[in-house]
Amino acid sequence: MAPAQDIVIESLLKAISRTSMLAEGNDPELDATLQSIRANLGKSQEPEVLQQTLQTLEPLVLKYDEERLARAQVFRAQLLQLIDTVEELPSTQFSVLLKKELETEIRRHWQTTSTWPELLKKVVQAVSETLQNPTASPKSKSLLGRLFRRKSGDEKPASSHSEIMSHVSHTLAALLTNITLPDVYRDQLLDIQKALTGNSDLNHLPALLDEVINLIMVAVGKTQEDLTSYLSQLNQQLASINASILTNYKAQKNMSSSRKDFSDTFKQHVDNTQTDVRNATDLNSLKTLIDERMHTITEAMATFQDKMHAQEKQAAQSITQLKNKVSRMEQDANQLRSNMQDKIAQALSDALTGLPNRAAYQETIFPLLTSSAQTGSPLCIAICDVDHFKKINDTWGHLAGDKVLKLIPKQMHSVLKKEHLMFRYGGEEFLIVFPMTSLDQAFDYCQKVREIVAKTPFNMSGDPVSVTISIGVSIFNGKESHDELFARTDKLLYQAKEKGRNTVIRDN
Ligand SMILES: Nc1nc2c(ncn2[C@@H]2O[C@H](COP(=O)(O)OP(=O)(O)OP(=O)(O)O)[C@@H](O)[C@H]2O)c(=O)[nH]1
Repeated sequence: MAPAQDIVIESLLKAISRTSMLAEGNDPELDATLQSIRANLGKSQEPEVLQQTLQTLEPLVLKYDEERLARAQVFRAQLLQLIDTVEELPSTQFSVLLKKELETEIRRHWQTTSTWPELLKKVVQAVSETLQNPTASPKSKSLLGRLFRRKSGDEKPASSHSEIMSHVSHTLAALLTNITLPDVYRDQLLDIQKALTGNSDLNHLPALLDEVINLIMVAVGKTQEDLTSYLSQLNQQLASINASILTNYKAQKNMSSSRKDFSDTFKQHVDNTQTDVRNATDLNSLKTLIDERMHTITEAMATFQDKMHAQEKQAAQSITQLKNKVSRMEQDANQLRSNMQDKIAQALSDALTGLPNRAAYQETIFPLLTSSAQTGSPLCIAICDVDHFKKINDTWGHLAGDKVLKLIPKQMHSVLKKEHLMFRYGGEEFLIVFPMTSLDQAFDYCQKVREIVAKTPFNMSGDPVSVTISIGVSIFNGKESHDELFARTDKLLYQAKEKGRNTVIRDN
């Protein structure tokens, strides 16, 4: 094989091996296959190995596609059901336009998992708004409407907002059973499902919805869509690369058989000439004979050279194509890597405040606890909760509440150091992690945080309003679990609330 082709195949194998690592960590069966593919590629550079790679990947890609479709179908059905549930409520009704718009959006996007969070947000927001603005007179359902409800069974229409809220919450909880999440999110998932199934208050919905969307983004960001399209792309690229390699092999084979044909013909001509020379009787006929033979040999050589040129040109072209394919494959893999990074970053940040969210906290705290337990370096956490936040919402509205939630962390940041990590843990709850910080120091910082928030005048419809926070702060004892540390800190926060709020309580 030509050295240029060797180099291309070697870099191709490297590219396959490197890019296949991207797909790992999503499914044990797929992981095992990818590992064995890499092991095989390391051992051999034969085109047959590439073919086997294709054959192994293909059913997995198909399986992923089927699973993704089934999940998307459940998702679509649940969203449509949510709309139906609201429609069945006697005193609420979507505007015809809004309902149509939502259904069109669902129809357009249900198969694209990356749009799920946005889709879910739209539907649930529309549901919340519709619930908050009941129609004056109870509506009567048309016969067609009753006949063609999407829901099966003979459920009674929901009779109150709390009942409908519990429908909405149950639908969200059911959605969560439909996503696959890494193990570290298990507790969070259970917490949210529990909170959802016990929720009948519309005001709790935005916070719960945020958490559901975050989890869906974690699930969607890490898996399915990108991975599936990446795998099918990889599959196609491998197939076309494989075809190029086989063409190259054929061209190589043709070249060597052409060479052999030529040398056989050449040898035959020389043999014939020798025999004829030996048998020649006079000089003139010998001259004519040699002229003829030389002519034949020159023609054969010209034909051979033309053939070789054509084959070399073809081989060079197919090597260039191969190089282009490999570099395209690398570009695709880089694109996928950066898409995945974007999605993960998106999934780890809170949309309202831009702070890292609860999922990000989970990813951060566990390694810090392990390292603190190993090195003995002090680690503190603080739970900060806005005081009487419900009253702020009730008095000035949710939008004003949102403004407060955005401004508070900005003020908090202004007195913290950059190594202190802040998260929006839930609705009006913020967490601060203090790595390599003693409890005394962490307590001092918490006091500064509390003071700066209390001093900030929050502008509510033109009036300055004071908002305060309460904080519980404690130090990791090196042995306890995260949940124990968290529960202990939460208790301190509770004591701060009990003491009259705008207070920091620390471990003894
Ligand atoms: N505006 C707004 N409100 C939110 C958000 N997340 C949660 N909430 C609201 O925050 C309020 C929290 O209320 P509670 O848990 O009763 O506590 P509180 O009123 O702050 O009272 P204390 O904590 O006891 O001082 C609820 O009314 C939630 O609806 C959000 O993202 N935006």
